[in-house]
Amino acid sequence: MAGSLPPLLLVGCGQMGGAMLAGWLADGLAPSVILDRHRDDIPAPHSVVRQASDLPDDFAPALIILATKPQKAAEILPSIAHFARHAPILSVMAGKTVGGLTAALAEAGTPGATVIRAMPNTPSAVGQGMTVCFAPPTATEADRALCTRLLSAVGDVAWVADEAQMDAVTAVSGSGPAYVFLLAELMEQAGIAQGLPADLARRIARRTVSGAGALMEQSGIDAAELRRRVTSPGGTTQQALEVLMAPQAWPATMEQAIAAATRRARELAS
Ligand SMILES: NC(=O)C1=CN([C@@H]2O[C@H](COP(=O)(O)OP(=O)(O)OC[C@H]3O[C@@H](n4cnc5c(N)ncnc54)[C@H](O)[C@@H]3O)[C@@H](O)[C@H]2O)C=CC1
Ligand SMILES: O=C(O)[C@@H]1CCC=N1
Repeated sequence: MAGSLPPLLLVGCGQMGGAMLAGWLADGLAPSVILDRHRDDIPAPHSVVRQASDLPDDFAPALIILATKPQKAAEILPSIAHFARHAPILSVMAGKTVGGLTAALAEAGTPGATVIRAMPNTPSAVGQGMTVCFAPPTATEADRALCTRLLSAVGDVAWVADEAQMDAVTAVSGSGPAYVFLLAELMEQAGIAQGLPADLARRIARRTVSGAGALMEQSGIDAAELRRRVTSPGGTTQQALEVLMAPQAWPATMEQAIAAATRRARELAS
């Protein structure tokens, strides 16, 4: 439905901003402005500007989405701070805290701005995203409802009451698609190592990952139970799982990987 989502100022339209924008465009977005140095393929009625000074003075977005790298926050915030007088900011930047962003906006001349955090993921591009949000007590119900409305247009939305949990969320669902893509890559390579032609190995690895995801989603059955249903006693899967589920194999590796990503999210705060 055209124009069912409110007008936005999207600051940074790379992998993540672009994924969300693709989902929003499919859902119908009121005329919005994208601030990005490198995008020029934004369809009308939306527009793109290269720098904040090119933003139309009379543009009144309902929400400002911050989707540049966390390392760019200090550079970009002063240039868009005045828009935050009239609209809440939704930051998808890993690690950056509500307190830190609010303080930076205050320093740039906009005290008391409303900042909400979200951690989306790139399947948002096809309406299959998972976004977890945190809002400080100063955000209104209307602010939260606006974020939920926008993010639920590109997938599932959850809220946490404890901002510290956003770092582990980042490690699990923000970065998570990369782990799943790696799984597809490794299954493909292992299939080739067992003598399969490359194109067949690629096709069956990709379809297995996406098909298993779809089955899990549509059935609602626990992942562990779905795994058991594939595993015949004394069969092939059991042999593979004895390798993968050895304590020092995937259980330990995944825990270490998620812990490393969580740590990095914490570091990105400063
Ligand atoms: N890539 C992902 O899967 C996810 C990323 N995020 C977060 O999203 C944010 C963006 O990450 P990516 O999209 O991966 O990065 P990216 O590098 O693909 O996109 C950043 C965009 O910002 C633009 N940009 C940078 N500085 C600018 C400036 N001064 N003025 C205008 N435009 C500027 C760049 O041209 C680029 O298109 C990060 O903070 C990251 O933590 C969150 C969840 C998942
Ligand atoms: O790798 C990163 O830092 C970002 C945050 C989550 C996914 N990509």
